[in-house]
Amino acid sequence: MRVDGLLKRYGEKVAVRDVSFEVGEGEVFGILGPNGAGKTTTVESIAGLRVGDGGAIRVLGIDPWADRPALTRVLGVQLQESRLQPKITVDEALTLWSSFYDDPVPWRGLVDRLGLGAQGGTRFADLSGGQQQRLSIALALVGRPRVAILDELSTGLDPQARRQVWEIVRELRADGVTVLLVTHSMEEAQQLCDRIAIIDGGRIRALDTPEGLIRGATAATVTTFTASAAVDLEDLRAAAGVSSVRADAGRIVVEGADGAALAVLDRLRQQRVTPSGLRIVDGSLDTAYLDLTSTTSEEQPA
Ligand SMILES: Nc1ncnc2c1ncn2[C@@H]1O[C@H](COP(=O)(O)OP(=O)(O)OP(=O)(O)O)[C@@H](O)[C@H]1O
Repeated sequence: MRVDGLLKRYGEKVAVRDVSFEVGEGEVFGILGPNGAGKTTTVESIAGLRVGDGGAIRVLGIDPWADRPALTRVLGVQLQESRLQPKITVDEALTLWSSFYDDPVPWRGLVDRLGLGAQGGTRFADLSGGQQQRLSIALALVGRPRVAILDELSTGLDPQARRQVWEIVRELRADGVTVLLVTHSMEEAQQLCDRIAIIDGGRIRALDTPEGLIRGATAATVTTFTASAAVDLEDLRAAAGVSSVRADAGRIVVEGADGAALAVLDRLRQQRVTPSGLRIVDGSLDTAYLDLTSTTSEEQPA
């Protein structure tokens, strides 16, 4: 799948500009970003549900804006807040969806795995929010898609259902299905995605593996300790690679690049302060994400 210079406007507002990326077959590609960043616009353009004002998209060689019928044969889409006809039951919806495809999956197994086995006769309107979500995932996958777009896959799911859908995504990848995953969950992104694009203000701010994003963040490591005596925090802030220093519940917390911890220990030695309960841990995707989005989220495209 290839997205080249995607541009999408809603009236005067530019929702997405100059978004380009490529996703390999069998890759799980995550799209992260704050509310209103342009994630849904991007994936709905890929699904052919919105037509861009510029750029080009190809999904397995198909142009989604020109040939949606060809695309729907290979694409499965689970959209944010999908709505079905209120009276359709779970079984009816799956039977109907299956009839659209040449080689659908035997959907009973899928429904059981998603914990909807007992809801076969329940109408869409009578399902809980999480059950509706599970059904929309089942419908996205029933056609044995080669590309799956999952927008907020696990929003509203209980922890068990969440693990179950993660397992299903891993199996899709193992079967060579390309997965585009929009999520607000850093844990989900870290667990599932081979690569992640962080979108903010309609542009891609970073694109890398989860590990690469963490390594590149200003808070790649977090060092915490209790000090034996008063610490000159300004002096620590000046140490090489340090991005922030704060006192938190009696402990000093230092965030910084890879080498920051050593530089801080050196400064402490010079200050004749002994750190106790010293912990140096890797930064998380959360810190990398906040790093990449906090300074730009106020910025509006000109
Ligand atoms: N149909 C529309 N008409 C007008 N503006 C729209 C429309 N759809 C989206 N927008 C605007 O485009 C921008 C991008 O919206 P989009 O839904 O793509 O964001 P998102 O990243 O998916 O956000 P969220 O995390 O809240 O789902 C927002 O400013 C939104 O208000």
